[in-house]
Amino acid sequence: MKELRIEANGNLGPIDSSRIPRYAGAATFARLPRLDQVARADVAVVGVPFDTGVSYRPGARFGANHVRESSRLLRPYNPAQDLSPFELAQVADAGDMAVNPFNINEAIEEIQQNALDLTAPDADGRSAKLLTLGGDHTIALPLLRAASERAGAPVALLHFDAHLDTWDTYFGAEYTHGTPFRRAVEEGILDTEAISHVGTRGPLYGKKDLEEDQRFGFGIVTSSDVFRQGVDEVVHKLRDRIGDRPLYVSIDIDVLDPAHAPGTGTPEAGGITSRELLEILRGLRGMNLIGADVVEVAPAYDHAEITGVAASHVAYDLVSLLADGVSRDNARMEGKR
Ligand SMILES: N=C(N)NCCCC(=O)O
Ligand SMILES: [Zn+2]
Ligand SMILES: [Zn+2]
Repeated sequence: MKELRIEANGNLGPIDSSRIPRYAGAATFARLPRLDQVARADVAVVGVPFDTGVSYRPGARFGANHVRESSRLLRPYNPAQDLSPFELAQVADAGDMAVNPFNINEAIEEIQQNALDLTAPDADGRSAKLLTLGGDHTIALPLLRAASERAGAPVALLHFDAHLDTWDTYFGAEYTHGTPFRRAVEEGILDTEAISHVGTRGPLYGKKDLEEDQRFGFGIVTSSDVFRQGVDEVVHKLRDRIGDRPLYVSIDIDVLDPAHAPGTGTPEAGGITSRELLEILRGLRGMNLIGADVVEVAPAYDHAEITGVAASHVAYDLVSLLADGVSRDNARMEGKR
């Protein structure tokens, strides 16, 4: 059937839900065009159906498609950021990476290579910014490798999660969803002056977990800190610490309270609300965001798309930040001409 899409500024946007009901047709993120339907993308949304790194409930391999299905109701104008992301930039859904479910090391190589391919600079030196939908948190490591390679330097990291994910090994395995950020620090791909966890909570294996995490350079804004200090104070501190460094944002959906995101593999009580998470993200406007992921959505434990809708809105605000960055980059390039 013919697709009736919204078009603006030469950018091909979502299917027009006033002409084709939003529940019709195959799902792409926000009903956006597929990457193969556009000449090039400024922002690419890509899925990684991989959950071989989990320590508890499996199922995040189905996360990206669940978020796509739950994103049909997103509308083109974002009032909270006062911008229309799909007008500011060409945003496209790049589909899913094909990754080996039986070999974690190989999967990690594949994810890194796919992320590099999707962000390869064109003849004008412009490269797409990537928003990845997981997948379990293992995938953040190869995504960070690719992001720091493209940035040409170690990157700042804002990590939203109930968990530290800086543990060493599980059952002797180095590459799991509980270990990506320790590996990233060891590999020297993070700017350890500017790395923070947000939303951390819940029981740990021992106090040593926190001591080691601090030694790696991480700052922690706990879930309780968000509650006690409030969003504005938290945003102020994060902006202060990160400044204009190239910034990668990794969002484990279990940062939300299980009431806001039941569909995840390692839920912990006492999490932040979806409103708080969205408000913190909106507070990052104007920072040098180079890439982001939303991981750990496990639809088998979801109800009524609670988690899927939360994740799709989080992804929408991330796309808005990335598209805003594209328009600032373009304005800067115009200025140079
Ligand atoms: N990255 C996520 N979601 N969870 C890590 C949990 C590690 C553990 O089982 O202790
Ligand atoms: Zn987590
Ligand atoms: Zn995590």
